[in-house]
Amino acid sequence: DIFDDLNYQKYQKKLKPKDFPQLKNDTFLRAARGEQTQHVPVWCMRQAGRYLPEFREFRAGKDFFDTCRSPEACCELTLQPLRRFDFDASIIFSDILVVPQAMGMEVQMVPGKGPTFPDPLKDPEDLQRLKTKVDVQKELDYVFKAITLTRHKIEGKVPLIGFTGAPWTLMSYMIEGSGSKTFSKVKSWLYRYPEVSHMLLKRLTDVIVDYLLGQVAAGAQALQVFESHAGILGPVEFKAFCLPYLRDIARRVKDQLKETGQDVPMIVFAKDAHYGLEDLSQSYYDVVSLDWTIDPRLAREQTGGKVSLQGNMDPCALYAPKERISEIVKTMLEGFGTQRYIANLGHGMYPDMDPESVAAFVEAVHKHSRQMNKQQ
Ligand SMILES: Cc1c2[nH]c(c1CCC(=O)O)Cc1[nH]c(c(CCC(=O)O)c1C)Cc1[nH]c(c(CCC(=O)O)c1C)Cc1[nH]c(c(C)c1CCC(=O)O)C2
Repeated sequence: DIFDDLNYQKYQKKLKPKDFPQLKNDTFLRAARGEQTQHVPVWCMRQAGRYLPEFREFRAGKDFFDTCRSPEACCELTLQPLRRFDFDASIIFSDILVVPQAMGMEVQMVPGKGPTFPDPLKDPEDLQRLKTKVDVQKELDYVFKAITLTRHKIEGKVPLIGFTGAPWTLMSYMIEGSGSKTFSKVKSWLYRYPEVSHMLLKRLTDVIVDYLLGQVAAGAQALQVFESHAGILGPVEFKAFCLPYLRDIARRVKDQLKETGQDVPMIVFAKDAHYGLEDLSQSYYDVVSLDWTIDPRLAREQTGGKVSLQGNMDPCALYAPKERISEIVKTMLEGFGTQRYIANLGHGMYPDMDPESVAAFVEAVHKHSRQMNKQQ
């Protein structure tokens, strides 16, 4: 249906971040802000992905980052899971690696291998290869257009989440050049060149702040910061190289938004950073998102009611039969409670998962949380 409006004037209108349709389901935003909800809102990280046959069909034969650069394609891929499932939020289809691209690095998505930098940063001198001044508005304009178009086309069904990779996670890709088992290349920078590492993290932070503010201006109604590689650091390095930048991002984005009277909930997902939960709950974020290795009750204790929590079902629980998924969800809800809570997986979906299981997960969250709220 999206191609109906490729009628030029209508299309131009939908690229303007104003006159957005009225939001009909604010459950996700309410839970993020710590307000009462009738049911627990739910969405899935990587809800737009290869586990959906319509996603595979749409993506077939197209380059991944070409897809990311097409606002129409991003819009379509963001909407696909909403047509199937009763999710309470959507997340814009894009990738965290568009930020290193905007800073001047080349990134390819190699099928079967994942993201690959042909020319990663090897020595401190390589920082000179990065643009000194990044015009985020220009370089990432295609993401902003995708957000605006999608916000119109969601028709207020659910809120639209924008996102970014966090500085440490992006730095690790820029130096490793791809995923890694040991992350020894990027970790060696922290121990050999701590000052240069901080310079790079600071430059990434500056770009990320502009990027997130641009996403809000374009129509994003919440923001998630993915620190997917937090867990490869120990607590000391986490406190030195992750936490200050995560805090700086939230504080600067929130301060800027406040000046124009806006308040957009911010979520931080620092995967496997157990030791960081208490600090993260005092870092200007509204929501701390958890991976599946953390006990819900322990997470509540460590974050002490200062934030809402999001997560954290083991994605592999989606391989269980439906009845079992329902039980696992019930136990998870009992652990977190039904307020100040957004149900999600502890990380993204995998391509071989069954869409029916996602439907069972979403239904179970809604059903059990409504029942539990009635009993209270
Ligand atoms: C580390 C990371 C990346 N990208 C992202 C992260 C942080 C989240 C996490 O920890 O998983 C973030 C991301 N990437 C994608 C989204 C879209 C929104 C959503 O969650 O639905 C989001 C939020 C689309 C995507 N990004 C990617 C896909 C799959 C590839 C495809 O569609 O062809 C999707 C749907 C590719 C990608 N991009 C990246 C990886 C590791 C991969 C997988 C490569 C592979 O499996 O071959 C980098």
